[in-house]
Amino acid sequence: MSRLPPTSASVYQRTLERGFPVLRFEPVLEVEYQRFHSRAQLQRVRWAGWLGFVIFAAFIGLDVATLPADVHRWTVPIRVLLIMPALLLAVVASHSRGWRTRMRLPIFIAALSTGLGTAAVIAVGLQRGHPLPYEGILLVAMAIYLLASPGWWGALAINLLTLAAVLGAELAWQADAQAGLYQVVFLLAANVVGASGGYFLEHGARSVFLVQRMLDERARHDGLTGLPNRGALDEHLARIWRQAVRERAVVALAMVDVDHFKRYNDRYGHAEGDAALQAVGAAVATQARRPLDLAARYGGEEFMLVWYRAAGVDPAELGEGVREAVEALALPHADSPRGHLTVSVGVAAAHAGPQGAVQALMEAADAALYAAKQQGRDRVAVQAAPSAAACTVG
Ligand SMILES: Nc1nc2c(ncn2[C@@H]2O[C@H](COP(=O)(O)OP(=O)(O)OP(=O)(O)O)[C@@H](O)[C@H]2O)c(=O)[nH]1
Repeated sequence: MSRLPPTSASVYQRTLERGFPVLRFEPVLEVEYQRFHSRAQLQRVRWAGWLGFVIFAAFIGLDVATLPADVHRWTVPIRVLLIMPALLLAVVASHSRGWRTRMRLPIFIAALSTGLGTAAVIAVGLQRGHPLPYEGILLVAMAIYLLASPGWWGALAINLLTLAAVLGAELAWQADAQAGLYQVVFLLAANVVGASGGYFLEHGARSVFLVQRMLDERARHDGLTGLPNRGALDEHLARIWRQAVRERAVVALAMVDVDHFKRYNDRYGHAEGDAALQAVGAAVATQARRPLDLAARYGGEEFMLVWYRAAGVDPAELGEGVREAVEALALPHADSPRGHLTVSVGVAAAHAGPQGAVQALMEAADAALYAAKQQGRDRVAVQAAPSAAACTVG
């Protein structure tokens, strides 16, 4: 989890403010949205797939019962061999782990087969001199825009293709020109209505995604320093601890506390104190370099660092890196014996052991910090964690 620059907006907020009239985000965000959206619409896809399946199955009975044999000889196979398998495919994909986050393709195939299949049914009726009611194709257009929705652009492309196919069939085989004209105009109007509704639906879904991610991000970061907060730290620790137990890895923790910070606030004011905490937070964050390392604001003027796989590294050296990074800021502190802002650092490291040991590691880091304060501040102290007997650190 990375640090959020405290003054600049996140990618979610920027996208929301900039707007997205063409219903596309920048590539990385688009992939994230597609995954989120695929998962979020699983129920809808299943419902739409089964609903379509049942409706088309019912139409098979209707075709056989009401249409001449030379028409239903063609319409039934179109429904059974093209449309219904594609709908089933989407339902099956929605139950598969691998496809759950990539539902766009199966939905697109199902919607395309349904749209073009229905246009083919209309074409067969026209060609055989037995025009079928056109309400069916209007229903399909609406369902593709509003219920199945393979993305707004996908729905638009499929429906325009379907419209072109229907138009071609009307031009080729429609005996009643007026009826043909009405059919095409109705289908066109259905497309305008469906595309408008679909556009606003997708715009809304994308906005909800951005707002949700933005709130989630804010809930997990500290507003002043932009660092992950205590809750995010606890989650991260629990996650990497499980991984460290599996990999028998070493985890090191550092508790970092700004020295004489009350005096700093008293002398320079709270606003300057805030700015100093931002600078210290940024300096502490430079010491979390690997993907599973984390720097967090623990609370007040306390920070915490987590290093994953710290085996073979001297914990004192890790702590010293933090202390020096803050010292290098050279923030004047007239009421500190050193004359500049300093930190005390308590470090503890251990092989990841059974659950609960992470708590012991935190307590050890806290005890080390207490020792560093007691010994005069502006220093690093190391404490052995209770489970660290077999630890090869150092
Ligand atoms: N400006 C500012 N001050 C804060 C913030 N959070 C905590 N503080 C201040 O940090 C100070 C911490 O004071 P103490 O716990 O007495 O610690 P200290 O003065 O640093 O003394 P030692 O830790 O013993 O060196 C308090 O005055 C808090 O008001 C913050 O977000 N902004």
